Amino acid sequence: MSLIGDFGVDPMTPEQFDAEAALFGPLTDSVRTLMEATLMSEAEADDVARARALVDEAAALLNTRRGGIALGTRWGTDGIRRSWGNAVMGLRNPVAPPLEFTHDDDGPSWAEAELGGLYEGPPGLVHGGVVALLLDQALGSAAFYAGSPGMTGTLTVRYRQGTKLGPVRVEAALDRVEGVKSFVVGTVITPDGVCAEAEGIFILPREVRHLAGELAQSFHPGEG
Ligand SMILES: CCCCCCCC(=O)SCCNC(=O)CCNC(=O)[C@H](O)C(C)(C)COP(=O)(O)OP(=O)(O)OC[C@H]1O[C@@H](n2cnc3c(N)ncnc32)[C@H](O)[C@@H]1OP(=O)(O)O
Repeated sequence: MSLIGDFGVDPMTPEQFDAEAALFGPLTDSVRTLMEATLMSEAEADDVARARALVDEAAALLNTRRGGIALGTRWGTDGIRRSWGNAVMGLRNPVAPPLEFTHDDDGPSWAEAELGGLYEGPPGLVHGGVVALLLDQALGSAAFYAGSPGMTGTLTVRYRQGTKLGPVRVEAALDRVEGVKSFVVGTVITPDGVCAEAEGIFILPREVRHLAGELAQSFHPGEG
């Protein structure tokens, strides 16, 4: 698996990205609302059946023209890459909460999100795998922002207390770099305090190590 992906695809201009974001961003938000409604609806059976037919019609409409199985990484003529399919922050991925990271110049980054019932594990709590998912992205992003991009080699999560559904903050920062390995730490915090802590080792795969500098410059905050 390549960290870069999609070589051979023509880079898109910022204007093309803006147009796509304007078209599909609101659709993604609407689908997210639909997913929440699907989970929580107590509508009458007839209304549920009608909603299903409408959803099927919408899916058929969108599928009249479509790509393969995933969006992949899209490069811009500005040298910035966008991963709009990313499961945590992707602009076109309704599964993403989404998390939008802000970061300091030297890497520490943070994001806040409201996690509703779509992310439930134990009753009223965020699924542990989702907590790990958010931390994986946060730590990986912090490594990128710090100029040491890599893939997750190892992620260790300590769950200190249940993470209640609701407002969640994720923070991460680069601890140190040893050769090609970036050691990153992070936390998930709610109004109850720190719920989970993580340590991760992020490694730039050997086949793209020669592109380290280019990759470190290519990350677009908030877009994966
Ligand atoms: C912007 C995006 C942010 C990212 C957030 C999301 C992150 C993700 O989801 S990434 C997807 C999940 N991760 C993966 O799929 C990774 C799969 N694994 C791999 O691709 C490879 O095994 C990879 C890249 C981790 C290492 O392979 P490779 O580049 O061949 O490493 P290699 O040259 O053998 O080893 C380099 C060093 O790393 C160490 N190392 C290798 N694998 C691991 C590991 N899994 N954990 C810890 N250390 C490791 C080696 O011991 C070696 O250490 P040293 O330099 O001290 O001798």
